[in-house]
Amino acid sequence: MSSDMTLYWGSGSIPCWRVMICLVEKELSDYNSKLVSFEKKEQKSDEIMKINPRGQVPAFKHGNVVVNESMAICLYLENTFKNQGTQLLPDDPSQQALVLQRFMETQNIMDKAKALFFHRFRTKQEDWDQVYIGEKIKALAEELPLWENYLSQYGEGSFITGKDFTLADASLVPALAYLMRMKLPMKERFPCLASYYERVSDRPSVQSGWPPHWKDTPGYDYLKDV
Ligand SMILES: N[C@@H](CCC(=O)N[C@@H](CS)C(=O)NCC(=O)O)C(=O)O
Repeated sequence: MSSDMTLYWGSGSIPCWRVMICLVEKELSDYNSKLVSFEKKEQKSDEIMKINPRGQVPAFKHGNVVVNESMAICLYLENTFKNQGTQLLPDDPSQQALVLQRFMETQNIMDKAKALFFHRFRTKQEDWDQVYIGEKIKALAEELPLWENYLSQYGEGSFITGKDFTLADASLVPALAYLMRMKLPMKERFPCLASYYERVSDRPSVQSGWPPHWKDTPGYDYLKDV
């Protein structure tokens, strides 16, 4: 039962999206969904500050249980509803270690992409620091081949840790969507990632969390040279 769950989320937030994917995968789709406006700074409202004193989303409540860090929420959902919906964390210790490793490792993609995005987005174009931008593009250009290589070990139709969709995929797909929104030439540069992305992004859980404002806005060409 998920009617006693509330998720505060923001459009375009990758941490929120990974939680939304897990909620749907765990058959908990009828949670109370509260979309907050970053423009209006609603994440700093009393209602959210009471739950998450950082004034950030995701902010998540299940009955009296509060968990806010997105990866902690995903793990909480999997542990609490282990036998419901998609099993997102395998029982086998070595496979579990791999899933946890890849799940946490997706943060590397986001840290590098966000550094670039926020510098360009928040700075006037005439003040862009081209050295900094060059370093961040290089960092991403070095990060993504690792993921291309992880995927290339498995056959067509696989997920990031093998034959099953797991926590690692719930975190990787939104990160790739973020790169695509910044016009990464994924198909040309990373063919395994591109075919994975095309397939997995059609999954209903992924579609359910697609940032509403992305559907009618074009994105940014910040990664076209990676
Ligand atoms: N480590 C946190 C990051 C949360 C986070 O950075 N949330 C952003 C949206 S992606 C936010 O609420 N930003 C608004 C703010 O900081 O005021 C998680 O994974 O849940």
